[in-house]
Amino acid sequence: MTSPEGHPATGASFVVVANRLPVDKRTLPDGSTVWKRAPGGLVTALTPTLATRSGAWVGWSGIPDSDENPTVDGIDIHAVPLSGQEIADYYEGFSNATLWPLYHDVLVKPEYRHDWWDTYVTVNRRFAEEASRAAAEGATVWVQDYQLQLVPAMLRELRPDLSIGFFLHIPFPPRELFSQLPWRTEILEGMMGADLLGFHLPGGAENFQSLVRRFLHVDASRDGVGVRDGYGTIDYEGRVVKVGSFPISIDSATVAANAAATGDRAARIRAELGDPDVLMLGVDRLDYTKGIDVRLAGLERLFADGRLDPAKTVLVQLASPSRERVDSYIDIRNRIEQTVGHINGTYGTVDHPPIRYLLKPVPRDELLAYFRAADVCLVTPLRDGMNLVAKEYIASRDDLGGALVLSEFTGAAAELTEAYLMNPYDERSVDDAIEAAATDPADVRGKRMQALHDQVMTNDVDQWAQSFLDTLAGKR
Ligand SMILES: O=P(O)(O)OC[C@H]1O[C@H](O[C@H]2O[C@H](CO)[C@@H](O)[C@H](O)[C@H]2O)[C@H](O)[C@@H](O)[C@@H]1O
Ligand SMILES: Nc1ccn([C@@H]2O[C@H](COP(=O)(O)OP(=O)(O)O)[C@@H](O)[C@H]2O)c(=O)n1
Repeated sequence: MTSPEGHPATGASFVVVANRLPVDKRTLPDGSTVWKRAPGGLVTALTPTLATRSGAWVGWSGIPDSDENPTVDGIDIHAVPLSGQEIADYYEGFSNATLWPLYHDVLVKPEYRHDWWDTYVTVNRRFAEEASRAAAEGATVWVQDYQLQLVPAMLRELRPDLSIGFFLHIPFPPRELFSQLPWRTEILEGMMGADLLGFHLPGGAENFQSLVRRFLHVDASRDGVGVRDGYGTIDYEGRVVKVGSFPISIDSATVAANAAATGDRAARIRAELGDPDVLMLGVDRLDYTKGIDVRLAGLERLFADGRLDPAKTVLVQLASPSRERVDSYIDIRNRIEQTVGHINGTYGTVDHPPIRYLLKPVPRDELLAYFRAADVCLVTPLRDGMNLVAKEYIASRDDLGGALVLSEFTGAAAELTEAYLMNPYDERSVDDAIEAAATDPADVRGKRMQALHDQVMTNDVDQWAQSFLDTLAGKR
């Protein structure tokens, strides 16, 4: 059934459009498969809004050439099928070998290929068409992230009645870098289809304003973009587009409660590791942006200089496999595995290798128990949009134990100012921060953790979603 304007009368009044669906296909021990709700913060944050507004979610299932449409309680799922070739060109290619490195300070050289771009356009159109089918007359549609930057304008063309928001989860680069992109104008035009564009930090919003002035020749306000409140405006094709900063967070209360409920597992983890004086932890997707190599190099220097004792120190590095067919991800995996072997071979003994490295997903409760067990969490990216691991570690520490080493090049560093902040490009800064976090007196570490814990418990993911949606609705 359609409205007089031809829009679905029974569609959803709130639609999320994201590269991935909020469900994963899991294989059970008997070989059967089930779809399980993914544990991500975005799903958790939006579940109440999705439930109260008969919400829909448009996304890819993560499986090539699949036309399965999983069902999830409370969410109307619209799966967007992708062929193996489209995954190679749109996801691995244009999203993760062009945009990802370009937006992350060109840490590896972005590849600019016209065939990848063509597929990016085709796939973005497919997402826009599916979103158009899912949305009721006048609905709010929230498009997520760099994989779908053309969707706002494509959707506006199909459905001018919609209220469209867009949020970028990764850094938005300065003019000097973004201008490399052969399709820079098309990407900016695509994003400008939204009514509100959200970035983690004011700096990303300001980069965007500067770029639309330069390439779309529009009038973008030079007013400061505030955090959560206060946005810039751009006059564009008879509309006013808002641009703001909305730092994402986690479901802090749930993480804190679940971490506390892991009981004595943290103590058993320490015992299994030989009760080290200092237990350090790294938790990341295996990505070259995350600076896993930075922390390994720092640890090696601290061992070599006698500043930390390898016999009394353990680093547990939990890495989850990511984008495994992209060359730069194959390279960083090889480099990390070689370095881990080198450090263990040089500074370890047969029964005490100082680094324990895992390349596989870890169950959520086990991960939280590691957070509770670790004296120091090492978050050392060369560039990161936000970094939720930093916030999860802090939320897990209502005991006010532990210390966070945090790169200044993460979005999280703007808020978590009481962390042991460091510059990952400066060896001395890396080494000093790791050493201080490991050796400062308990009262110094406790005071820092108290301030960090207060920050993360106050600013949670619900506040992130609400501040974005209120601004989109004109309530702020
Ligand atoms: O979907 P994948 O290719 O497996 O990648 C996982 C996600 O990685 C990126 O995460 C970013 O978003 C986080 C939440 O805002 C932020 O904390 C982090 O700094 C970013 O790197 C990516 O942006 C997502 O689209 C991916 O799903
Ligand atoms: N081995 C790992 C690594 C990360 N993760 C989770 O993956 C998420 C990573 O989010 P993030 O914002 O730090 O970084 P991205 O991977 O989104 O770039 C966090 O929720 C981590 O707890 C995990 O469950 N297991």
